[in-house]
Amino acid sequence: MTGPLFPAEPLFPAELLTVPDAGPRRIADGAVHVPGWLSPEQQRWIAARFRGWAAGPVPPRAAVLPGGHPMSVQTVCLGWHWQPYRYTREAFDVNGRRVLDFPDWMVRLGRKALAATGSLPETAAAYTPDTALVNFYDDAAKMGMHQDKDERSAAPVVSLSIGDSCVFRFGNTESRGKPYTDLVLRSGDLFVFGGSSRFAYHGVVKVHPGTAPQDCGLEHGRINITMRVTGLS
Ligand SMILES: O=C(O)CCC(=O)C(=O)O
Ligand SMILES: [Fe+2]
Repeated sequence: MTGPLFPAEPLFPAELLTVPDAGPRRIADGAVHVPGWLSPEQQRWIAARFRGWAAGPVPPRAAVLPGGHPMSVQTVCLGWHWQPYRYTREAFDVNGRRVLDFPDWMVRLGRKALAATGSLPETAAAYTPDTALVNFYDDAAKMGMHQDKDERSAAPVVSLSIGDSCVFRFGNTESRGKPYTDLVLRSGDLFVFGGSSRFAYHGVVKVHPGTAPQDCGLEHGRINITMRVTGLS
């Protein structure tokens, strides 16, 4: 016999749980991952804002794709309401009400995010996102490979994650297929894609239930915020 019969195995592999004290990681040209960018306090604060957004005027809903299938994530929007595949001020596919204004603090956070991924200071300072799609993933939710292309602007997309870890797939601009990179997005992580990666296909392959850190403000599930510039007026 080698070793104990019932070794005390950790419930989850460490890579899903630990926030590596790493700086920005380049994933592709224009695509940068910054693990653990938001502090636990910032994560809790944003998770509390999420509960406020979910209270309305437009509640989170599973958007219905043109084929008739609802998405598995629940989405609430800020600034502009997104439905497949356009932006409007009012949520015609939910309750017809106007979505909440895009918060000033999120513009400031978006600028800090660009600065953290190595944008030129003047580029970061000029970044003015005007919409955010805030997705809630339950244990089974995922998101197929897609491009974020309903915006009339090539400004970068800033993505923030809170709660459970997920496998995020970041691909290429040509097709949903290879080449792509699979990476773990954990609570507090920042991911920015702009430049020649702005219209790259990407998706969420799976969520790892139960991996949310205790101090992130979300007991279960995953929140992802993507800030964008619509280019609409
Ligand atoms: O949840 C994520 O990390 C990505 C979300 C996304 O791609 C989107 O909302 O368009
Ligand atoms: Fe996307």
